[in-house]
Amino acid sequence: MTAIHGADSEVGRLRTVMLHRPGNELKRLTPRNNDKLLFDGIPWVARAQEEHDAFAEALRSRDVEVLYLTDLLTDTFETAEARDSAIATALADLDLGDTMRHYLGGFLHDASPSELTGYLTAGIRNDEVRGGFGLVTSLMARDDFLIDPLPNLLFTRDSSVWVHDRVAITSLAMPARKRETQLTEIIYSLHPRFAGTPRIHGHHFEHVEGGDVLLLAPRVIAVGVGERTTPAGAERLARQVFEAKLADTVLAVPIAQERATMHLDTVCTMVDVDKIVMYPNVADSLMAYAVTADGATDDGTLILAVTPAEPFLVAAAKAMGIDTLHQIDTGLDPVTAEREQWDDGNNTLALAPRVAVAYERNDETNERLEDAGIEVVRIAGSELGSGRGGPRCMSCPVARDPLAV
Ligand SMILES: NC(=[NH2+])NCCC[C@H](N)C(=O)O
Repeated sequence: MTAIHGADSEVGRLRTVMLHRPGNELKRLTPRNNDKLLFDGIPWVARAQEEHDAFAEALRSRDVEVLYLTDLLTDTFETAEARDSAIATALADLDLGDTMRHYLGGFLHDASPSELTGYLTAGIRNDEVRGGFGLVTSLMARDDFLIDPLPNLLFTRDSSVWVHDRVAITSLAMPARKRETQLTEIIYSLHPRFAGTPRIHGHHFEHVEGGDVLLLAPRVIAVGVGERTTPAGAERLARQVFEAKLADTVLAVPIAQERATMHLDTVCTMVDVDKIVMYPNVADSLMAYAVTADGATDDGTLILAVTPAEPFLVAAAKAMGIDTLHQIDTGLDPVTAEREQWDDGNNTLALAPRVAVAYERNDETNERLEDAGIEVVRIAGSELGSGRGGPRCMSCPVARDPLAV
């Protein structure tokens, strides 16, 4: 059976989503490594799992099929090809040295599919394999990781993103997250469910993270350019979506290179075909460069036309062919807005037009959404939020009903 996958908007009825239930990788966080691993605190893991289970249940109760990244990975590890490839990429790190690489290779090859998934997500610490394995293990600190843990795997929106019927394996900018796409690459290449799925982008390309990619309308894509997605990444994505005829306009949207606005979806997300929840403190200054395809050179390279920057909401409405893209503000005043933006008040996951999942803590933003006619499905996120990501970051929509008719 071939499943139909893909998404042409952020709001079409959600059918299938990929999540990652937080696991042992979160138990690797300590006060000494949490900054480097991009967490703002040390989450209480059991509670984070409960919150995540409730999130998944809220989705299932609305007939959304929930796929777990680790289940898909474990399925693919039933084949030797997938195991060999995952082990080889995980061990390519030059810090390991041949002796340790050889030892770990044997150890991982002996592991069962689910154990292998565990090692590749939670990582392996030096002191977990100590004892006679050579110079590297003797000289490295006990708490150094031979294979890094991936606590940000939770944010499945960043490591892959669907654009129409194609999946993009992204190219993650932060060292702590690079290995995540080794896993999404394996799933989309080798899991039977995804066999033959056409692809764009890839982890060897310029940096693009899924949290920066906003499918504003079936033929209009906004791409945040800031701490994660680079200008060259946005250009690469534009070329690919034009070549594959997936969009007519790509809006490149510069965002401040700061932690609070690491991705475009920390500032705004779509909640209806013409409504966007947006951080008001940046709304007026957010600009967009509209990129379109303008013929090709003799050797077939697309020529990209770029308009001068315009206010984002104006450029977006124009590209979407609507009069106004209505803005719903985060918070009631600038201070609440700043607090609720930080707590991912803008980071909603639409289940259908005018139905969105949001963190319950952001009272004022949620009220404003409801005043604007949006049904808010509230979830708890006290622990999940410590990684600075909300419902949208924690979900990769794999299938949505198309908006285009
Ligand atoms: N799409 C998003 N906003 N993702 C949030 C990712 C949070 C993660 N801790 C990071 O810093 O990368």
